[in-house]
Amino acid sequence: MRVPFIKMHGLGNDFVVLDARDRDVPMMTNRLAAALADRKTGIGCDQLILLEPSDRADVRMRIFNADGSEVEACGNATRAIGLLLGKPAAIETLGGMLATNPVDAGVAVDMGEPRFDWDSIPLAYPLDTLAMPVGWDGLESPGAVNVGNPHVVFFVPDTAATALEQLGPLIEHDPLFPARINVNVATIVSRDEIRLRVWERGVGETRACGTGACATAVAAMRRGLVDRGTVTVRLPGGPLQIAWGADNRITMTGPATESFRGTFDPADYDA
Ligand SMILES: N[C@@H](CCC[C@H](N)C(=O)O)C(=O)O
Repeated sequence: MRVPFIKMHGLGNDFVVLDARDRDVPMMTNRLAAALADRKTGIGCDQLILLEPSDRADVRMRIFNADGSEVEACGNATRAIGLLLGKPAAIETLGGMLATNPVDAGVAVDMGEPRFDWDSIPLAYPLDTLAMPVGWDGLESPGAVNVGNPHVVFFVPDTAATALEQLGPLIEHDPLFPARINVNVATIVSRDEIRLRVWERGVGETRACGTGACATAVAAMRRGLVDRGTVTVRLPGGPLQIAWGADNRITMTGPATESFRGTFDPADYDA
């Protein structure tokens, strides 16, 4: 049997989407997800997205990183699935219930409320997540935020000058972060603009990370580095608008793109 897939991306953060809402797809394992995500021997993507029926929402979205790990949230993929659904929709994820809405600029997503308690990041021990007294080779005093998934945010003078390829994996796997962590390095451009690079847990550096943009905007607002309200977060793949409202909810707005559709034979993946 050949299995249909849809290749999509949000600002260059790319996905293979399998739709199991009304057809059979192979049982997803961490090994199969990693094999499909492999850019040399599989279809290739940053995240494998599996859509399943939900009795609480329009769809249930499961998210697997390129290393095969199943995770709670993916902002860019949420916009992509919002585009696919083509109407206001509720999406059930491991990180919580999300709401998508098609708009002129692409798709707006209600990403829910950020969490700052040390044990909901999670951290291995209590620290003030506004600015944690820790550092790795010049990257110091990060904030930590959970926006469905865990993020650490460093504010640096110049994101381009940060050795993210060396420090990203080191910080991702540091024992301070028992669930590993997504690593954001951000430069404040103005009171409403931030430049951002993200080392994603289970993937590496990506062209864009929606949850990273949300976590960074909130961490910067919390520290008073930008104005509370709406900011533009510029990633290597392009900009996202992030708003943190008086109701404590985060809204992310930006584009999503369908690239192509294809099929694969599960027999080619002995995973
Ligand atoms: N690309 C995503 C985040 C995907 C999950 C992340 N790597 C994790 O492990 O939590 C986004 O756009 O948010």
